[in-house]
Amino acid sequence: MLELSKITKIYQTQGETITALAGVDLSIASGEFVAIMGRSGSGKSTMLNILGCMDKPTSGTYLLANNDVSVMNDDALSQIRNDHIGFVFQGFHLLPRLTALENVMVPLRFASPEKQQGGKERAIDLLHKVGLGERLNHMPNEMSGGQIQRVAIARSLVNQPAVLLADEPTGNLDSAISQQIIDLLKSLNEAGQTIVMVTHEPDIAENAGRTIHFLDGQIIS
Ligand SMILES: Nc1ncnc2c1ncn2[C@@H]1O[C@H](COP(=O)(O)OP(=O)(O)OP(=O)(O)O)[C@@H](O)[C@H]1O
Repeated sequence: MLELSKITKIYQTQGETITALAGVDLSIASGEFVAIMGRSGSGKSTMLNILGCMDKPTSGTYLLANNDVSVMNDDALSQIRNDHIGFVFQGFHLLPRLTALENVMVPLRFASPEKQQGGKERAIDLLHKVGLGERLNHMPNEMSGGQIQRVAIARSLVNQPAVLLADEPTGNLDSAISQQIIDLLKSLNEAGQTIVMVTHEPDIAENAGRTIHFLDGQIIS
């Protein structure tokens, strides 16, 4: 599903050269649940940004569902991002004036026509899957933090992404709600969803099928 080969990312800032990723090889198969760990500055966010087609590597190749992303221009990249990538970020906010259902449907506006078809039905189905079937018309200020996070997860999946990328998805949540979110990610994965999650917490990473450790821009285990 994801095939990265010799990926480097070099930043030039204020006369300084920073190697954020130093020749990373990584393959992630369809249906895997992978955790990425590593101390601050080790390259995890840079990796996630490249996986999510939000940033391009300085060199190396990246195949996403057989598309060579490393050679795409910005328009092609944003289309592939909208169609193939789902994002969940820590503290990822909902639009406050839209209902849960309307929030989940927002990414459909930017999707290709094929993905737009049946979008509303998928959004309703996803809200049921995340346990919010009774709250389709609730506003964000009528929901708890855990419920908002679950709406954000439903929203990330409405375009049926090849991969769900989660950056510290349990970061701001108390432990009971963290467990609910991780249980939800596990059940989505059991239903076939490919997931890559960055986390600082070993207990959370344990839920993934495989954990990759970064150090100084390289995978060390
Ligand atoms: N836009 C940028 N310009 C310059 N340097 C950057 C930029 N983004 C990241 N870096 C540098 O690249 C390296 C890797 O950063 P990255 O954000 O990927 O680490 P991280 O593992 O996600 O850290 P954290 O856990 O603190 O979020 C760091 O040395 C960082 O300072």
